Amino acid sequence: MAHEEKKLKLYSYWRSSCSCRIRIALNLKGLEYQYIPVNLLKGEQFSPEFQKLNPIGYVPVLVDGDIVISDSFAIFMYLEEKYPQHPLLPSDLQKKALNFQAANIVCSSIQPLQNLAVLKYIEEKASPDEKIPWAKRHIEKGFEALEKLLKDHAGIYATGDEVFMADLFLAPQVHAGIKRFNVDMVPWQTHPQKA
Ligand SMILES: N[C@@H](CCC(=O)N[C@@H](CS)C(=O)NCC(=O)O)C(=O)O
Repeated sequence: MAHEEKKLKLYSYWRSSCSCRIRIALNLKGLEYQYIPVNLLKGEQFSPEFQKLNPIGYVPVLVDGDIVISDSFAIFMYLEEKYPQHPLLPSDLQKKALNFQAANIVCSSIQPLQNLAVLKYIEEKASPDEKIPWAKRHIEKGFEALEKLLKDHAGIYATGDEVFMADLFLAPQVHAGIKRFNVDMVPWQTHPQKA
């Protein structure tokens, strides 16, 4: 077991919300892993060595022995199947679909619009002043939708009283929204009101 766990390597950046989803999953599943930092601000994601692992040049990347997987959604699904301890998907089909939907709102409809590469582009092509309003606008739109989606299902956590996939995607996005983009999360209170 210990031998199997040690072969896991995670290429990650401390501030990356996508990597954070996977760090939470690995920790909840009790899996030891080697943390390999990729400094996105120094452009280490563009190095030929890293791009061999993930040609699009994004973290996270998980290496499990001979298997290399990038993209947090794919990594999450892989971990869930290979390491079933502490399941992070509910068995109830509707609740499972809700978890996929909430996770996908974060990873397809929020995070890509506030990713470093997009913000750099806006800074260069529009103006540095447009960066934060752009990110806030898309984060807020996503959370408006998440609030409506989850309000009748949330318990202590997003889809009930257990931590599931949705929470792993939501928590780092909430953190990024507040800390990096100054988003006011107060309007979206589904979880704290029920806790
Ligand atoms: N869909 C991918 C997105 C990965 C992604 O956007 N990662 C960001 C950090 S959260 C990144 O590496 N950005 C580097 C860049 O924009 O150059 C996933 O969920 O893993």
